[in-house]
Amino acid sequence: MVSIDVWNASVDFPIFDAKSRSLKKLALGKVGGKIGSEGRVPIIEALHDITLSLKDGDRVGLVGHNGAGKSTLLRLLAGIYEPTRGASRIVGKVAPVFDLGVGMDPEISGYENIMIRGLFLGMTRKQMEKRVDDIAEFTELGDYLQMPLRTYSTGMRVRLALGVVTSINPEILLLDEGIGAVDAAFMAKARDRLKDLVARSGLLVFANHSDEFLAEFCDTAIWMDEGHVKMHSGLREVLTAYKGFDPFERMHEHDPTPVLSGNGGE
Ligand SMILES: Nc1ncnc2c1ncn2[C@@H]1O[C@H](COP(=O)(O)OP(=O)(O)OP(=O)(O)O)[C@@H](O)[C@H]1O
Repeated sequence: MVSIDVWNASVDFPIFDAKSRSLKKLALGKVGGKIGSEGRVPIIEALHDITLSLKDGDRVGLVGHNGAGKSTLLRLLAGIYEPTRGASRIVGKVAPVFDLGVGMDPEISGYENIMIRGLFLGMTRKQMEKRVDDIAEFTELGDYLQMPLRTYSTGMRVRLALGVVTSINPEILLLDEGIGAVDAAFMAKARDRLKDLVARSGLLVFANHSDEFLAEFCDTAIWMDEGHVKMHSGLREVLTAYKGFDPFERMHEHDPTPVLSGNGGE
């Protein structure tokens, strides 16, 4: 059984190359975690006193303004960051999908990159060998798969990366926004694969600014605000409180706007 528990966890980033004296103005800014400058080294408090208990079957959306702590929380849940204070326990294999380009090598072929990226996401070589034809077909990259990745356009790279990501069997799937720009027809195809991926994942946490996307994949949500969990409840309740209106009322039930790019929203 997979689960993630976090108890009173905080994550601080000490900034060794910033000047404390010039920080007063920044502290009044609207985005980002609190900047403390009491000591000699300024500290950004990205997460503050987080307590969470997530279990198998949870489908959690993560919302909040820029700098609210969503990506930092995902990294804490992935075990990439240790809490500066407090504790965390992760049971299960984590597939962190934060940046589609991570684990890709520009000098090797598309085929080789499929293998490498799959291994990075926790699959075995045997499992990837079984999937490689299906991924190749999905990407529609044809002979380009024999070419080094550096010859690909941005959209072609995204196709490859999405093909691999949506082929894995994750116990814990952590998705950050910014899945990227692909053309409309491919987007629809990727959406179906993403749906299947989420359905076979044990536990999902998904940071995204698109209500339609969140509604499609999540049933609960966490609202992050200045490094705190401001609300953790049903998706509709959280989105309504966060936005100040009920976005579900405006949503077309049968024709959700496909938004795969994470840069919209705010
Ligand atoms: N590596 C780092 N070093 C220093 N500060 C960081 C680092 N990563 C994040 N922060 C700070 O932590 C706070 C939370 O950032 P985080 O990236 O988690 O926010 P976010 O909610 O994901 O934002 P966005 O929606 O803009 O992606 C911000 O104040 C940011 O400046």
